[in-house]
Amino acid sequence: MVSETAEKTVSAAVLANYELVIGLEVHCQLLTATKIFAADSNQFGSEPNTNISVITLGHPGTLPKLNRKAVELAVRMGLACQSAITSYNLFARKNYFYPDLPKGYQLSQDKTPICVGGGVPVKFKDADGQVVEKTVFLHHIHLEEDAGKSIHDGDWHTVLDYNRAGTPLIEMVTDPVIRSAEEAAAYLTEVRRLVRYLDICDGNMEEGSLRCDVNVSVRLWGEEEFGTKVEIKNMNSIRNVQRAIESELRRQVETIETGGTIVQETRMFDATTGLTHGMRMKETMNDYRYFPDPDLSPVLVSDEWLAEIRANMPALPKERHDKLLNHYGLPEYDAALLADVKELADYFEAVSQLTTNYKAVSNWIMGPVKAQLSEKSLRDGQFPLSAEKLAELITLVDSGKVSFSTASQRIFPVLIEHPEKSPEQVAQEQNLVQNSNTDTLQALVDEVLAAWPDKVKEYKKGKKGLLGLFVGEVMKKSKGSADPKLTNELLQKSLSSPL
Ligand SMILES: Nc1ncnc2c1ncn2[C@@H]1O[C@H](COP(=O)(O)OP(=O)(O)OP(=O)(O)O)[C@@H](O)[C@H]1O
Ligand SMILES: [Mg+2]
Ligand SMILES: [Mg+2]
Repeated sequence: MVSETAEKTVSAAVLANYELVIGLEVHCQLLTATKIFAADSNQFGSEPNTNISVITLGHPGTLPKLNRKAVELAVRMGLACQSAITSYNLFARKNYFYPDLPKGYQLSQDKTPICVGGGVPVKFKDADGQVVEKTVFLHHIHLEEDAGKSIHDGDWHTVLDYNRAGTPLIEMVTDPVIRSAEEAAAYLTEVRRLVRYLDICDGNMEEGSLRCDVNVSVRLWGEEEFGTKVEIKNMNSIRNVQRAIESELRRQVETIETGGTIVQETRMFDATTGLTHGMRMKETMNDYRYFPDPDLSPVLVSDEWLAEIRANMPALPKERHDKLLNHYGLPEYDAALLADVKELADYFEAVSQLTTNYKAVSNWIMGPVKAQLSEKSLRDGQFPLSAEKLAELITLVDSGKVSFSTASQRIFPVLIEHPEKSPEQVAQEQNLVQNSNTDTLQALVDEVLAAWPDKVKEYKKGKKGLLGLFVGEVMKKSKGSADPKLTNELLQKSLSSPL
């Protein structure tokens, strides 16, 4: 079969004759307390089939009622993407049969998507390693409900969990403007960052709160017509989206080069083999028999409501970045790194309310704090130190009582283990307060030099590298509390007399 051997047979030169054309459909589960048309909890991870009412299960005679919050969250995304917001919204029934869809239809916006147009700015490297900045244009964003979840046991059985049914979703549909796997990855990364900043979705791809369908076609360079697309459904990691696109490029080129034709179909990506395989022929639009839902009245997004949503918009990544740069005076590198993750930027600002040494706050977060964080604890906002403790630690260093290395290597780890202690207390307990008393330190310097007469001679003859040894010895004697700068000065002075 052509598709299974494609990886091995297409040469790089042949591949280079083709251009990729990609459009992405991204589904984001919205962070509402309840479902889109019912009062059932919208909590992820509950026991199977516990968040289900008669409405979610589609019992006859039940009536849906739209959750206002879902509309608000969708509008937030539209405003962030500079889309036009639709004022007159309808919901339609998208009819199909599948066991995880108890009503037999999905409520979705067909003719009146809540957001139209707009785009997402992306930055990525092209094939030559050049950084490209462009806007990925959106066709629209619409609201819909999620289906339940079928779990296949790999044998003969399928079990169903309807908890997910009725979870509010936005589907963001791009125009077919993406031209490489890297660009697709950059787009998804930016969408994930946006939903997290806007607090509308947790962006967690492994748990399926953010999922992506990838539409891919190829055409010869310079050709205007699009090729036939295939759709790869339900991708749950950015890396796999990239792999699927690369594998699909090869398969489609191979098919065309060997005289075959691409059929419009839905395909699945197998993460183990890195290949896609056919699942079913794509239904054409008419198969869904869309019609406006007679149980739901139209939803109007009035100018007042829109103004209210706009007024309550959280800051976007770009605004946070500019604030870090201009208000806090951080270098571009720091600002970009902190603004990349909302939780980091929030933490930075919390600490910076308590100390004005902003660069030190940034250094601490990018260094010791980040090293302690795994992706998960970061998402949960579980920083190893409270903002207050980190600010106290920075103040302690600034006061000259401890050095940065003592603070980061010896106090920070103790504070993580003992959150009840203060940095000052740990410094005192461990005898880490820097000894900057000149007389005491001079006495230690004298002791050290007296103990190493041979080395002192060598130093005086020109082996200046031995200074480090003396510094180290003074440090040892002071149990690490000597001020390194002062120690250096005193040693150099004492060693400056000729032989
Ligand atoms: N020739 C093409 N090559 C690649 N992508 C394409 C091509 N034509 C359209 N697309 C992309 O395919 C996607 C189509 O998504 P859309 O939601 O409109 O339809 P659909 O896939 O039929 O719907 P659904 O999967 O939600 O039932 C868009 O992202 C669009 O940019
Ligand atoms: Mg779609
Ligand atoms: Mg689709």
